[in-house]
Amino acid sequence: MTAPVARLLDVSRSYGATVALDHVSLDIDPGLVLGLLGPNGAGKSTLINLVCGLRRPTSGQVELLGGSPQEAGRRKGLGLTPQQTGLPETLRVREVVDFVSRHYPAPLPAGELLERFGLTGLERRQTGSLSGGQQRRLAVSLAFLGQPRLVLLDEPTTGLDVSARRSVWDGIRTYTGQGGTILLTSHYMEEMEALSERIVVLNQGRVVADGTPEDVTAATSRQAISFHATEGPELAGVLRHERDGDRHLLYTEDTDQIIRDLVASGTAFSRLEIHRPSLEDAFLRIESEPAPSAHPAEVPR
Ligand SMILES: Nc1ncnc2c1ncn2[C@@H]1O[C@H](COP(=O)(O)OP(=O)(O)OP(=O)(O)O)[C@@H](O)[C@H]1O
Repeated sequence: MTAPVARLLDVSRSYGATVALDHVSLDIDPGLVLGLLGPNGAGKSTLINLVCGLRRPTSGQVELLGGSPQEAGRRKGLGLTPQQTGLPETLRVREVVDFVSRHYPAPLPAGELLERFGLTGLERRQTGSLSGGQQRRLAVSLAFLGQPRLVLLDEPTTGLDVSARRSVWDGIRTYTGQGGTILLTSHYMEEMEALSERIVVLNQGRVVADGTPEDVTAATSRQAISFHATEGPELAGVLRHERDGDRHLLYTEDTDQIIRDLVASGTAFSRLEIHRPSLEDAFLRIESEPAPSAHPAEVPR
């Protein structure tokens, strides 16, 4: 079995009286994008700061590439893009890339890096003259320059338009396709679903769900059907029945069975729709729930 690139073993981190992470254990396995999801203040940035060694845990243990994140040698295997972009405004794009390259023993060729992130042709532009989206893409690309084993991306595509976002996604996929690992936070659910093979949901410092995007969605949200009828039938397997005029919304574990039963009941219905929950539904549900228990329900992976 391949060793995880990073691990948290029963990690807690407090800031004064605020418990930002509460007994979190997590293995980050190589070669995939792990999406870290959770409402504001859930502890995502704290977790990232622990993995990259910027903070130490209050209790428990954090490992990066088999050792302590505080060791400079381990951090050489790490790429990082924080939430804020800061580039020297008067340097040209190529100068910035060359400058950062010199910090690594085996950097990617500049041309290849810029191509991966859709920045070809901007080499001679001063970074201060780039658009906000181009600056952000350059900052994100630099996290990949040293060919790291793990890249931490905190909200990498905030403020990017659709095509710029797709360029970043392409760069990320090229990297993971070659065996790289990414720990990603994003408030864009579409991005989380598109990129992450595994999603870990934090709420109030605790892991409340862990699995594929489909698993997390299915475990936290209900499917439903809706239809119009003057009278709604009594059907087995309905978890909740909401009615608005002649529109009925039936929540269930099994939409196929409910539809068969609805037809069999002889109800004169129209405009039947099936509602599949999205990751966004799951997120809203988790966000609205009260404080999670110390031992989260297992979500199959
Ligand atoms: N340096 C700090 N000093 C005091 N409290 C902090 C500090 N950093 C984080 N916290 C608190 O710890 C908790 C977790 O914060 P954290 O930034 O890790 O959450 P987050 O999930 O990244 O949130 P966001 O989505 O808003 O970035 C919050 O209650 C926050 O106010």
